[in-house]
Amino acid sequence: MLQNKKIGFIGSGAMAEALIDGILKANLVTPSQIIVNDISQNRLEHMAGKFGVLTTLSIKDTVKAADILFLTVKPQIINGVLDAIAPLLSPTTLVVSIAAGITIGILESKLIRIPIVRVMPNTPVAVGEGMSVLALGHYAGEENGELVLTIFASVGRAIIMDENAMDAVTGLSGSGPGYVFVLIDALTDAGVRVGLSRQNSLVMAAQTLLGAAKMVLETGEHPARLRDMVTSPGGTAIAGIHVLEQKGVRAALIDAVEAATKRSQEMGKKSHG
Ligand SMILES: NC(=O)C1=CN([C@@H]2O[C@H](COP(=O)(O)OP(=O)(O)OC[C@H]3O[C@@H](n4cnc5c(N)ncnc54)[C@H](OP(=O)(O)O)[C@@H]3O)[C@@H](O)[C@H]2O)C=CC1
Ligand SMILES: O=C(O)[C@@H]1CCC=N1
Repeated sequence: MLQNKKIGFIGSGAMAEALIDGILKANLVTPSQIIVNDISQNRLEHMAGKFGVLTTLSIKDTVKAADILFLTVKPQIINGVLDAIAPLLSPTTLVVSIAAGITIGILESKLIRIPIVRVMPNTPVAVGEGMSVLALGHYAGEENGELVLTIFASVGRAIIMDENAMDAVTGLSGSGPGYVFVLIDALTDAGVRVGLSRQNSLVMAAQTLLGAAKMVLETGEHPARLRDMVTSPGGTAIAGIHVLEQKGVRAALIDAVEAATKRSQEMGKKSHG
């Protein structure tokens, strides 16, 4: 499906790196099918050294070479990038934007009649465990959707949803690895506090999150039922959970997702103005 197709990236920061890492590990394409653009020569040298991909400081060369063009720059500068690429795009180039908050409406107002897929992925695509949600633009056909779904499904789970869900998706799965890394770091500190080595504690914390997540996905059981299986009457787990409830951890997580969702909404409004 992706044979002989060139994939371009405008912006080669954290998310482009994670995505390229994942799609190369999945053997979806070869490094010579990927061309990466950035304003920083240092970043390009890093990407060429790490992955063996083609790199260029020229946005024009990237757009001209790409069959599929990923927009992986910050939302704050996307307007300038859209203005730069609009006159260079061929009508058959498929544009994939992962910019948080940037709606298909904003993208299509600058890239007239271009097939566009908006995606909200997350950084675990780097290790084949991403969660990506796609929304199709008005000029993206079914085959465009299938192609982008194939790319993101090769690096984790990928689903197509209505664009209306995108801010909430950004608040939950797009930003979610950030919350989980904080949890893992905190659990590691906790292990150290009760006398474990930092090294052991980190592995225990991360593996515990991984195992619990896998149980939810593989058993299909409600998380509350799985939690009940851990809590022996009068035992240790319920003593710990009691503290989490007292400290409002559940409400803090709900508030965090809500705050990130609102931020995504604001970023979209600012770019429109
Ligand atoms: N990080 C994440 O977990 C996720 C990010 N996203 C989205 O992905 C996009 C990229 O995020 P992220 O990778 O974290 O951001 P980064 O800042 O790490 O990457 C953006 C890169 O683009 C470069 N850049 C800036 N201006 C230009 C330009 N005019 N042309 C080409 N390159 C340019 C930046 O250089 P410099 O740093 O020198 O400015 C930087 O290297 C954002 O829109 C974000 O919303 C979506 C899902 C998850
Ligand atoms: O923080 C951000 O804006 C990006 C979008 C989702 C995750 N990181």
